[in-house]
Amino acid sequence: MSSSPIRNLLNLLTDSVNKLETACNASGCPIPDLYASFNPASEAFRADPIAAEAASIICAAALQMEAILTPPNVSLYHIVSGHCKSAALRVCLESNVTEILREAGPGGIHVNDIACKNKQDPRKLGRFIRYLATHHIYREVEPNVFANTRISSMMDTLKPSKEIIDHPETKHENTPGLAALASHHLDEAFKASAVVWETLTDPATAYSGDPRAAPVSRAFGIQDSFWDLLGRDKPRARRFNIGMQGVQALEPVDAILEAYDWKELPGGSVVVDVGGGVGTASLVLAREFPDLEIVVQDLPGVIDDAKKLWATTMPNRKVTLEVQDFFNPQPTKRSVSVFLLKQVTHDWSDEYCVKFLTQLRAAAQPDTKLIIVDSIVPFACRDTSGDDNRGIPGAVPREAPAPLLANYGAVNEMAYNADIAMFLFFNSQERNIRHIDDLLLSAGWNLRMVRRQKGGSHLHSIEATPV
Ligand SMILES: C[S@@+](CC[C@H](N)C(=O)[O-])C[C@H]1O[C@@H](n2cnc3c(N)ncnc32)[C@H](O)[C@@H]1O
Repeated sequence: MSSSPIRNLLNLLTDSVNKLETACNASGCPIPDLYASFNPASEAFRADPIAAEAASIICAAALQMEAILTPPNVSLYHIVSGHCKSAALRVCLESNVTEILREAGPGGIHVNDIACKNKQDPRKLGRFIRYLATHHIYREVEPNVFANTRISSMMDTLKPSKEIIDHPETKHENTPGLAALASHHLDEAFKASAVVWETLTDPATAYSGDPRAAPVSRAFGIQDSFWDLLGRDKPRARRFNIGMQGVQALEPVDAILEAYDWKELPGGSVVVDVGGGVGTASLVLAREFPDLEIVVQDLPGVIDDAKKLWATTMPNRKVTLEVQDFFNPQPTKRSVSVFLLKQVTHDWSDEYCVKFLTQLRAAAQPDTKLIIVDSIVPFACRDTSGDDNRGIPGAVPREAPAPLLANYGAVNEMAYNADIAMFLFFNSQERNIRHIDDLLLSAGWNLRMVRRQKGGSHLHSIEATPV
């Protein structure tokens, strides 16, 4: 008798559980407890690549088994009802349920008492919390008594519930930032999602790459872009910035060091950090490579902030902090070794990316390198020739073993979430490797190499040279 698909998945599960337990026993790192609050130690096991891979395979296999065995109408409605889950989570996040549950401890607290604190109707609030408990976000310890899980604890601002209930306007100040990020997505992204189809079918926006044609502009009834909206709406801008800092904090600070073989550059080589913000990545390079000549370019207000930051962080380091719109020609008479574009291309649709990549190409010498640091969205199928068999190092990502989806399925969902979010906010996107290859070529750059970040970072480095 040939083994069934679920038996194959079970074998993968068994094999990977064995590997994970062995790795955790050896490292002394515990396997996470769903009912304990998140803390960095509960994720430490993932630092071991064998344990991290085993965990990914277990999740992918369990999800695939669920897809096979759940009645298909129920599976379909897991997705159809995405808005219900987002709405439920928004209710709980904005009414500070997680902080109230943290104060109650693992034994939980009755919904009437939660509602008393956050001034909600307990008959409504309990239904939202239970819905989320059905997805392990919270836990119903006994009827109508709820506690946190390691998932809900990610929304914890770590502040006293009374303080944030009384002062919602400062809830996210001085917090890790993930609650701010989720609050921003459950508000602006959620509303923009509701008009995606209308955006795709309106002739005025259907084929546009203009940031002002993004769904968020339609949802908020504005004629300009999301950046303009944030310029007028200070509370939303503040929440957005805190959320973005939270995302940055999840990335290893020194990841930029892995993005290129910086030490191969001779002293005095010029590295231009294009759209470099305040120079977060350049600060790391400046510290590690004192002989590199660093130029950070951005728009005027950002460069003002960069000057303050560099004056306090690295007062003695020579650096050029330069106002430069990347859609304009680069200053002439500068021989650039590396143009760095970190998390810039994903902000723009192809037609805009081609414009600034072409400007950089025009300013490049034959040996100039272009380094793009961004997400690379994997295909959901196997793709052994992602580089058209040109043998480009790193072009083909590591794929999950069959019969799993090559991209490890929903356990790897964040890149796809980010891709859709980029569309909702900026009419832009995260790209797959073939798309990046084509985009580079259309602006006069040849893809040479992909450096894939280790340790679960979603940011990879793409090296290109002039055609
Ligand atoms: C997502 S941030 C990335 C910042 C930085 N590279 C990093 O990784 O921290 C994108 C940056 O592009 C800058 N930017 C947007 N439009 C620009 C333009 N036309 N010229 C130069 N910089 C621009 C923004 O001000 C912002 O700092």
